[in-house]
Amino acid sequence: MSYGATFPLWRQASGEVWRDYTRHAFVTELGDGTLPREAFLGYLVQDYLFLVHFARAWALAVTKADTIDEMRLCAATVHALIDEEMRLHVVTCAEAGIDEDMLARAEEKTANIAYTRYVLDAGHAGDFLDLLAALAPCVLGYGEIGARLLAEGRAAGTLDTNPYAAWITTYGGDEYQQVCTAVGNLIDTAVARRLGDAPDTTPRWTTLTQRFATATRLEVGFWDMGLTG
Ligand SMILES: Cc1ncc(C[n+]2csc(CCO)c2C)c(N)n1
Repeated sequence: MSYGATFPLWRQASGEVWRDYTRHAFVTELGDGTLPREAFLGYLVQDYLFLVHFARAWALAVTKADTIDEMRLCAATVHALIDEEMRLHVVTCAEAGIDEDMLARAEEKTANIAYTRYVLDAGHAGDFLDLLAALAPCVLGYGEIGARLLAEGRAAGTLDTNPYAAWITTYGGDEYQQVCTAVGNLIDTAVARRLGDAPDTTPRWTTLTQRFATATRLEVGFWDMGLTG
């Protein structure tokens, strides 16, 4: 999955850490269905809080945008996060006896605080591109992971019996893959508009790749937290 031209360059520049993120043990156990239920629920509770702050970060992107098209996609993402993605968390947790009030009052763990506040700070201290570079690993990494787990699950015929099939089909499915294509395109267009057609030769490029790599490292920390509680 390439999701445009910029993402593969940022992913490549981030080195080993991209593999640590997308091939993490948490991901492998989601894919083969062996992840303990308790670990998954603990992850979902933290991820609910994560999404609250991610919605704030995309709302910040609306204010940092330069064009109506940029604003439109960022505003639509705020809406999708609050009204669609968080619903998966609310419904799954409700089935396990955790209601939305409990989710909202759960204590944020440090790996979660570190990640979301890093992304928000990238946006506050920097511009639209800094914010997109910090947001990209989250959006496109889940797209890459979901697509791979879905293809592997289909090939092995294990999706029907995998308790995490809903998670895999949500991120691997066409609807979310189209979101990733749109975000990849947003990044390419925003980069070309601000840095021209040879962006990797500009002084900004190093900072942007560093932001992408740091956010990826914080994703690894999020999975670690999911396994260790
Ligand atoms: C730790 C963590 N990282 C990434 C995602 C995935 N994600 C976050 S926001 C969003 C939609 C934005 O377009 C998606 C797919 C997650 N849920 N939790």
